[in-house]
Amino acid sequence: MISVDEALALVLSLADAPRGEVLALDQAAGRILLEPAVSRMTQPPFDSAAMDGYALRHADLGQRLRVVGEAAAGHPWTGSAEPGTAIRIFTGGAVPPGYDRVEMQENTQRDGDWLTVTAPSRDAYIRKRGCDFGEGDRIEPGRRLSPADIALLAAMNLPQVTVAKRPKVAVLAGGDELVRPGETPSEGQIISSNDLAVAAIARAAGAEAEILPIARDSEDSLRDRFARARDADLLVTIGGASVGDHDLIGKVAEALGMERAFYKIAMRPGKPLMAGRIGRGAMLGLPGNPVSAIVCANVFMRPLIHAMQGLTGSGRVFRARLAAAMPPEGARQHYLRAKLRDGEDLPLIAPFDNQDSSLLSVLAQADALMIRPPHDPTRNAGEIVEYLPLFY
Ligand SMILES: Nc1nc2c(c(=O)[nH]1)N[C@H]1C(S)=C(S)[C@@H](COP(=O)(O)OP(=O)(O)OC[C@H]3O[C@@H](n4cnc5c(N)ncnc54)[C@H](O)[C@@H]3O)O[C@H]1N2
Ligand code: MOO
Repeated sequence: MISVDEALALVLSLADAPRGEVLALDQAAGRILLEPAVSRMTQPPFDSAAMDGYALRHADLGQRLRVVGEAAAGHPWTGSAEPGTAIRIFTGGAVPPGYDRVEMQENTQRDGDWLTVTAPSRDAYIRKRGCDFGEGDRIEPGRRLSPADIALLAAMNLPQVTVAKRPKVAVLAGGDELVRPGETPSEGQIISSNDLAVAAIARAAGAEAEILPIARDSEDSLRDRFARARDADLLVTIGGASVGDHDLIGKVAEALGMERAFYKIAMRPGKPLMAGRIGRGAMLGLPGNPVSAIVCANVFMRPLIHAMQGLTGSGRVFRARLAAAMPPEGARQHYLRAKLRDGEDLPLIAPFDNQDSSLLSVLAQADALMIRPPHDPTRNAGEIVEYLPLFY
């Protein structure tokens, strides 16, 4: 068995370099920037009024001023700033050279062309040219574009950006016991749930996910499904990974030329995880138990799909304080389904009592996986532990 960290490093090494595509900005939110974006604008492009009011000279404060012009947003005033004058200005208007402050109109009194500043503000209310960003400023690649990034790119006058193509992920559930939601299971059958969850996690990580028809427990059926996944960048299988007589995934994958990076991980749940390359893509073989499949998808598949798009720093862990004491751990790194609540400095984390790896009802209530390293000793309430947030 290898450690989770070793396994994760091997999984990430399966990622091909991301491929790029050029997208219009309004299609790019949520995508991973692949090439630097270089601003074509300075923002603001001119000293700009932050308030509706009057542009004037600091040196003239205390004097009655003559209003000699007007500058609205989009309509600059082109005269020159003579001593003893002011111009009417509106938020976003260009402050003409020579004026060094804008007084908000609430602090002034206007009488025809004449202006008195009744109570000068402390702030000059001028946004200096370039105070936001300058021409040539860069947004570096490797980040997921947020709505704020999209606005920034737009303001930089970049109508399109190069983002990573969405990796194609094929998700394959296998087992004679499985039928689709909505079908009537016969004796001994259950509903296939994992493939839907794994596809949802893959999509949330930026992939285009296809759910393949359920494979039956036969080599022929598996070969057929593997063939359907030929064009995928990543094939994720679920189940059939363990040592039972009907656990055929590894056997078939190897016959098809899979170079296996590893098989067993010191992890709970998720011990029988496979990873390697098959054909032109990567393959991850997740264990069949629903919680095991979904935990492994979060711990391994999600960072892998991110790496395929050039997104770094995925899988970051956070800290919380234990809500109750915990017994010592065994040899495998344990990912416990847990609930977070507010704490004084850090959040408090409380693992559920029943950690069986088949319990979807528990997983659905969990908002974190609390991580306990192999052979972690007894822990007291209040001690700091690490967790991986779930489903964001
Ligand atoms: N003798 C041993 N038995 C088992 C071991 C072991 O080390 N020695 N490991 C156990 C562990 S840990 C796990 S995890 C499971 C993993 O087994 P498989 O990956 O081969 O998964 P299956 O046997 O196919 O299925 C396990 C369980 O999950 C259900 N399942 C499978 N696919 C789906 C799906 N798409 N949707 C919902 N439920 C699914 C399946 O019906 C089984 O109940 O092996 C242990 N055994
Ligand atoms: O490791 Mo299995 O994944 O316990 O359920």
